[in-house]
Amino acid sequence: MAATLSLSNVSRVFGDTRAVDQVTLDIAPGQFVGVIGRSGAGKSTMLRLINRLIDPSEGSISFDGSEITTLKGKSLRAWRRDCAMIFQQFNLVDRLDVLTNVLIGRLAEHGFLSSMAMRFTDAERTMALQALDRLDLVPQALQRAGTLSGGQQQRVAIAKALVQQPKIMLADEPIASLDPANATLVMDGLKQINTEDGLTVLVNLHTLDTARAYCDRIIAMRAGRVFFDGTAAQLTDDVVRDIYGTEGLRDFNEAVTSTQRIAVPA
Ligand SMILES: Nc1ncnc2c1ncn2[C@@H]1O[C@H](COP(=O)(O)OP(=O)(O)OP(=O)(O)O)[C@@H](O)[C@H]1O
Repeated sequence: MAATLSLSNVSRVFGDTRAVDQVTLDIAPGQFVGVIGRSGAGKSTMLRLINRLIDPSEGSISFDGSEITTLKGKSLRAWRRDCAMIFQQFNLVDRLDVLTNVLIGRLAEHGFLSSMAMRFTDAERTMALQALDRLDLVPQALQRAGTLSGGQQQRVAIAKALVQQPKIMLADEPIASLDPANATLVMDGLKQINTEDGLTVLVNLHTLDTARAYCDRIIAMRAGRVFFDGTAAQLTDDVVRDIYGTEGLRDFNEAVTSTQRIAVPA
């Protein structure tokens, strides 16, 4: 199917650890997919394999029918542009203003010299302002990124990812360092882009309530494997107990408590 992301028997081994173990998945265009699981379950490794920050030990990853795992040079750079990644720690340049940070998302389109000079066209500036507008950040456009709140910085990171004009958006624990109110704004931003642009979103989450509230599909990983793959309604308490284990359930309950506050109006 067009623009489907497919993983087939993908594994990644680090020493004795099978961080991702024989994962097979098809992600249809436009899905909003949450990946949950205990710490160390393999969630980050799976996202990093998809955008080729790391290479698989075995298996195949394809997008729109093209193999991703063998891409090199220019075609690998093109894939990284098509497959934007949001990180927990925002990855912005604190001393640069918000607009410039967003424009950095365009650099993959530039040659070496224009990248070094950070020269951008008027059309790119307009595109960056439109992306900031979608995330309600135009008033902050000329402010230094380092002076913004964590939630605002993460929304700048989403705007920066948007100007890459990606085909798929990966987010690795994008709300893990945010308070509940900011976490809601960031998740709302991702959901809006998913709904309006039909962009596929794959997001690692620590908090089950967030996954239930936002995701069409929830994938739970355990010890590198896909342990559950279904809708929020199919994710019963028994499955949750199996995903997190008795010990993990304690951390998980704390996470639920903190996200429950998201739903409470201020
Ligand atoms: N670069 C690496 N070198 C060695 N081991 C690694 C490396 N990256 C991940 N691992 C191991 O692989 C396993 C899966 O890690 P991963 O970070 O993918 O889990 P996770 O589910 O994202 O956890 P968390 O929620 O804590 O981020 C862990 O046992 C981890 O220690």
